[in-house]
Amino acid sequence: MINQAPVITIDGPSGAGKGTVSQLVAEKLGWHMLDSGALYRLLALAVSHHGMSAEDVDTLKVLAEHLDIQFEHSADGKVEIVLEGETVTQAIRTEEVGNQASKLASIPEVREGLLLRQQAFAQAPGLVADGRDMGTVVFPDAPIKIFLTASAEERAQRRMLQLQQKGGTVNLDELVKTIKERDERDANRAIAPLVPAAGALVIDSTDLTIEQVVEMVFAETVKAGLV
Ligand SMILES: Nc1ncnc2c1ncn2[C@@H]1O[C@H](COP(=O)(O)OP(=O)(O)O)[C@@H](O)[C@H]1O
Ligand SMILES: Nc1ccn([C@@H]2O[C@H](COP(=O)(O)OP(=O)(O)O)[C@@H](O)[C@H]2O)c(=O)n1
Repeated sequence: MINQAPVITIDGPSGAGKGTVSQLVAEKLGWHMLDSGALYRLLALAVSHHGMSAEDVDTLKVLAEHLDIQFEHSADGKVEIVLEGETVTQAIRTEEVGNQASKLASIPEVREGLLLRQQAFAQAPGLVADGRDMGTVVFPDAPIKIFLTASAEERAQRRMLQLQQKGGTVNLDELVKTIKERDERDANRAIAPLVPAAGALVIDSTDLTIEQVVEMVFAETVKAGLV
């Protein structure tokens, strides 16, 4: 890899706390953050906006390579995500878009199309990268690799609270079912399946607070001499 900025990879299933922990660790270190799932979600939204077929994999790859995305940092520290000129920060977070993203993510051409874009996020002073294959495929040389997980029931419960806070109504049984389906698809796909990278520290956050997980990741960073 051309870029030598240190990378912390945080992979794991949906609702394990990757996004929350990545953001807090990135803030604590003053490093950049990559929410790779957002790229798959953005692609899913673009495919639906353009009425494209998921069968046309060559066109999907071109769209993935050239997707017009901007991450705009506002003064209050929030990040707005703009797709083809339209703010879609909230629109990409629905379960529907997540499911479409998970389906597109099993297409090798889509993963290839997004690979270089993801690697370009590794800029000084460092990057915290959140996803499914950050440690296995995108940043295989990362000095710190974390696999963050939690029971499916706990993850569904967290997702339910998260969706309720946004004013949505959700059925817990339905969420457990879709989370398990998504786990199954992510873990069993032929390309870049969701598995812990070799040497990854596995953290089961079922009975841990967010702060405890952040401290565990931070301790690894100190141990590796990166801070
Ligand atoms: N250890 C934890 N304990 C309790 N809630 C958590 C924990 N980690 C994350 N959460 C909450 O769970 C929800 C899902 O977390 P998120 O970071 O979006 O997961 P992921 O990125 O892995 O899908 C968020 O509302 C977050 O605040
Ligand atoms: N590095 C990544 C990130 C996401 N994805 C896929 O994209 C979907 C959406 O990612 P996400 O991280 O936003 O999903 P949640 O964990 O928030 O449910 C996941 O279900 C994965 O199938 C992937 O395959 N590889």
